[in-house]
Amino acid sequence: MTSKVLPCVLTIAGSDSGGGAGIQADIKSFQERDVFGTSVITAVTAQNTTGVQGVFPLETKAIEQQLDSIGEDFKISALKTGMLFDVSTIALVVDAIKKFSWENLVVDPVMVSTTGHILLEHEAIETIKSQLLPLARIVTPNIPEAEHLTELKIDKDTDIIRASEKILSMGSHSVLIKGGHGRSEIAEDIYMDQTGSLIRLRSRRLETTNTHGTGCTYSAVLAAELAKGREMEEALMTAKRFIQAAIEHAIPLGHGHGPTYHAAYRHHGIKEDVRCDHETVDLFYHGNK
Ligand SMILES: Nc1ncnc2c1ncn2[C@@H]1O[C@H](COP(=O)(O)OP(=O)(O)O)[C@@H](O)[C@H]1O
Ligand SMILES: Cc1ncc(COP(=O)(O)O)c(N)n1
Repeated sequence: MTSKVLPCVLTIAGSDSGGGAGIQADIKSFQERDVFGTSVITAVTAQNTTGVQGVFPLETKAIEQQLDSIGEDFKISALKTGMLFDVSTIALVVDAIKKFSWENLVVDPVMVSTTGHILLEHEAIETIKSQLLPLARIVTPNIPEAEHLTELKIDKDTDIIRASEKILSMGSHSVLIKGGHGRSEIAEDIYMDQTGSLIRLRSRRLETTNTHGTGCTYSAVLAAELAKGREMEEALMTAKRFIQAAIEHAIPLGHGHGPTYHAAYRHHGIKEDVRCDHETVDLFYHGNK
């Protein structure tokens, strides 16, 4: 029997009892992408497809010990953060990332659930900006999250570019602003990095309400691909294809916003491929250029 060495990936996020988002979505996605998933749970949510019925943050000691248990034993090749809930949790996570020299950090700045429940206390937004983003290889806000991070109103394409530049100025190596919340026929995600390289990832917008956990799933696949040593562009394309298939083949479960189907890409692939267009932007701020 040959033994296979899988890269280890860590998710630091909240538990979703409904299984569509949070830790549960991340572990399913890691498994689908053939990496070994580990987890640090920051909070337990009582949640289903209709909403979040309760949020129970874990005590500091419980989070700190989970971080140490992972850091002292595993070689983590990439990690992602999701629901961090408050300032003290972010501080613990930042300390652990530095202490264990974890690289390939994907920050999904989860703030509010699709169903409108607060998953990050307001004052913690500043801590994410000042403490966590400087450590990130990529940060993946949706449009409302990008607005909170930048305090800019995002309506048009040029607003997305401005917001991306502002987020890059906070120290993240790159940013992907996701277009799931738009209304156009194309679901377009825009990637930008410190060199001014811009990539538009485009897929057909699918008519559905089963989008619970899309952002969690997307960032988990990104982390998995980076753990395997894939270049950023390839990792982004895989994540976009994976989420397109997962939404397209979502299984209607529950009475509200249903979850996506994490095994869909493996079983079905995707019908139409994702488009990927490149541009270069002259960054108006002079970050790490
Ligand atoms: N209806 C949809 N059709 C196709 N792609 C979608 C749809 N909704 C979301 N996506 C894609 O899912 C990913 C997650 O985006 P988004 O829903 O904006 O994140 P979040 O879950 O953080 O709000 C992005 O790649 C986005 O383009
Ligand atoms: C524990 C947890 N983490 C993240 C989300 C965001 O997912 P969504 O935006 O699809 O509600 C969530 N609802 N619950």
